[in-house]
Amino acid sequence: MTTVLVAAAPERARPGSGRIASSAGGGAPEASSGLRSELMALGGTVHDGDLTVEFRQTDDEAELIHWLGRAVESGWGVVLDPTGFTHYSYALRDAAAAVTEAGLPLIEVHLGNPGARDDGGRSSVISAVSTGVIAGLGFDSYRFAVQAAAARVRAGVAARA
Ligand SMILES: O=C1C[C@@](O)(C(=O)O)C[C@@H](O)[C@@H]1O
Repeated sequence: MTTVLVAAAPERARPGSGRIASSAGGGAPEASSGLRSELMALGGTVHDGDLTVEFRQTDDEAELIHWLGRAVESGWGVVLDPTGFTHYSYALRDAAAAVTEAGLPLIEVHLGNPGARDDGGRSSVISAVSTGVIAGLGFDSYRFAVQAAAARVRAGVAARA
């Protein structure tokens, strides 16, 4: 059994979310407000063959950190959508680092493209400790990230490319 935890911060942790959706050449068209909620409405646990995907969303940074700790204890791969925590949360970064240091994959995802923000794109403090980053592809960011995490859990590798 392969388990991937999709842990997401909510829309409202996302400064200027409308701006990302509408910026020319910026976020993917799908990255409109509400998509993340739709995705999380899938909610709970989805089974697909040997793969179990757990979707969880919270506006509580401490809860996100707790979930990453559970992933380490349980041997789960992680897809982390840090939204507004992306640019400053060293607490979340440390929790993410614990996942990859445990030999488990942590894929950072963004529906939009942070590099295309009107403010020039602030950097992510998570990326340096994540296995990889998928951004700007709307819902496909999640799809590809889950695939990447599951493949790495199955292969027992979390190494960066
Ligand atoms: O909150 C967000 C949303 C975001 O994570 C995205 O998915 O487009 C991109 C981040 O730069 C921003 O802070």
